[in-house]
Parts: sequence; C-alpha cells; structure tokens
Amino acid sequence: MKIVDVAVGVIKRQDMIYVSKRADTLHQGGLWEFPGGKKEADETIAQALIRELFEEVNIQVLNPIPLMVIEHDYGDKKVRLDVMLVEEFSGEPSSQENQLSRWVKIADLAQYDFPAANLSIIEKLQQLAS
Ligand SMILES: Nc1nc2c([nH]c(=O)n2[C@@H]2O[C@H](COP(=O)(O)OP(=O)(O)OP(=O)(O)O)[C@@H](O)[C@H]2O)c(=O)[nH]1
Ligand SMILES: [Mg+2]
Repeated sequence: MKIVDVAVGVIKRQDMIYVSKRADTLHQGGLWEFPGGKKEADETIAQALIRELFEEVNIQVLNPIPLMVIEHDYGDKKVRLDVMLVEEFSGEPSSQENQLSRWVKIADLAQYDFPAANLSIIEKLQQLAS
C-alpha cells in the first residue's frame, strides 16, 4: 500500500493547542485532529504545512519546528505524519472548513478522542510540558 505523506501542525500558544474535529464522512471521521493535510507531489513538507494551515485555519505559519515523524497503518490506509510545532504564526486560527475547533490545554488533550497515530504526539507534548 502506498504511504500517504501528511503535514500536521501542532499550533501552540502558552499551554494551549488548537484542535479541530474531523467531519464524520472523512477517514478517521468524528475524531479530533491537529490541522494539516496531504503533501502534494511538488511540495516540500514545510510548504504543505504552510498551505494547509492557511487553507484550513487561516494563519500564516512563520517558523515551524519539526517535532516528530509517525508512520501508522490504519489497515485501510498507511500514513506518514510529519508533525511540526507551530508557535510562531500571524493571524488568529479560525476554522475555514466548518469544523468545530478550540484551544485545549495540553494537560486536557488526553480527554479528546484522536486517531490512533496521534497518541504519541500527545504523550510527547505532555512530556515537554511537565
Ligand atoms: N490533518 C490531520 N490528519 C491526520 C491526523 N492524524 C491522522 O492520522 N491523520 C490522517 O492523515 C490523513 C490526511 O489528512 P487530511 O484528511 O487532513 O488530508 P487533507 O487535509 O489533504 O484532506 P483532503 O483529502 O480532504 O484534501 C488522513 O488519513 C487522516 O486520517 C491529524 O492529527 N491531523
Ligand atoms: Mg486536513
């Protein structure tokens, strides 16, 4: 199965992270996510992140910092999540795609249901915060 490259942005301000709910009809629908999406063939992963976060939440990413890379096989789909920490951005995140979105304290992220691949991201954020 072909692996899908995904740029994922962990948008952070103080002890809060911006999360959105995936539409029920999508892959891993109904779960919470960090904004992002599939890399196009002609893009670098940083370019994909900048484009996706502008399209999805209307911010200009300034200085993304690589956090981790996660490969996960969902059975119906294999993904490689290139996860980047986004602490420098201009604009105020707001959902452009009718997604429910909110700022959540890092300590409270575990109360939200995320796709299985995201669990190690949340663990890492909680380690960094403690
Ligand atoms: N954006 C995002 N995708 C994630 C996360 N965790 C995770 O497993 N994924 C998976 O990554 C894949 C691509 O993400 P996506 O659906 O946002 O892609 P996209 O924005 O390009 O959407 P599109 O297909 O409607 O153009 C999906 O299969 C999704 O399930 C996450 O935290 N954020
Ligand atoms: Mg997306």
